[in-house]
Amino acid sequence: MERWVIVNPAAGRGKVGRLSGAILKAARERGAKAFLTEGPGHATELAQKAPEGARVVAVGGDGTVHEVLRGLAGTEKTLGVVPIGSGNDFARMLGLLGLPWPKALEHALFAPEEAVDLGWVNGEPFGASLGIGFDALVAKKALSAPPFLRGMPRYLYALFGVLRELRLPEGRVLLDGALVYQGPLLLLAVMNGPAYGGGIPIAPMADPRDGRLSVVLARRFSRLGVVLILPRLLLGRHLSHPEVVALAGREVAVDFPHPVPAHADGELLPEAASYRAEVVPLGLRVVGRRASVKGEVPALRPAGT
Ligand SMILES: Nc1ncnc2c1ncn2[C@@H]1O[C@H](COP(=O)(O)OP(=O)(O)OP(=O)(O)O)[C@@H](O)[C@H]1O
Repeated sequence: MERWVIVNPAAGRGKVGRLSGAILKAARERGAKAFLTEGPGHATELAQKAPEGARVVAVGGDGTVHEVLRGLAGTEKTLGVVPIGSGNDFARMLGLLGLPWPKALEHALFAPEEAVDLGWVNGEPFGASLGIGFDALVAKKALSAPPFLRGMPRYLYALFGVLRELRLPEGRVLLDGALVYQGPLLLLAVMNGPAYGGGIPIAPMADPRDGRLSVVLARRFSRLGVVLILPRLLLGRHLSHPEVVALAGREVAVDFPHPVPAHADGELLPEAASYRAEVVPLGLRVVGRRASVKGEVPALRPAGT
């Protein structure tokens, strides 16, 4: 089996860049082909070039994982992850957080594979999350924040910028073909894993192996209502709010009167007025923590095996 390691030096606010020499070396010593990405989109091209049946390891955050996923979804290739990004929700979903990178690399290269559900939206795959509406608007706004703002201040700048101009679009939501909501819609989260945005537990009940997408609707919210629910959201206690509805199904469709931003695994999608999402049960081969003995990382293997 061929093993490819794709390293995004821009991930983790420069951390991956600082480690990249050591990561490429370690990967090559273990018989893998290792590559540094040269810019956005490159990881997808590389993953597409990996031969059928290969194991392709993404080194970075959710953006890197998403780009690699775009290159291998729907094939017989297996996705591994070494999570060193600022958002690692896909790795969190697979139980992969907390390993130092050499162990995470060892695991991604040699641990047994397993399968998780794979999401698709408007022809684009997603591994952990799809967010439509408010959270994507905040992500979009953050792109235009002044460059000196980083991390949390950048996020708060974007959050309050979006809140100031908040106008809820009318959404029409269908789940497995049945109309489940029509009215003002703050956001729609369509989740394979429990968290997005770097650990925000928007769908604590989501299970990436149940063959279904977990759907959270935040319906009619005022500006103050948004501010008040944020602490509850961070604790995963928002589902009891009367304007929050949790559902699950295999196909989700939402229509708006005008284009509304959306993100897949934190990466902004082409803006659309209609989104159609579906799940392929156990449609993605991954290297998670389930198939290996709990808490154990397989021993080092000699290069070339
Ligand atoms: N060589 C490169 N130079 C600059 N950007 C790159 C390069 N290779 C990939 N990228 C881009 O880096 C972005 C961030 O990657 P990723 O999300 O994995 O890291 P992160 O630390 O979690 O970042 P962020 O918090 O910005 O999402 C991706 O959207 C990807 O397109």
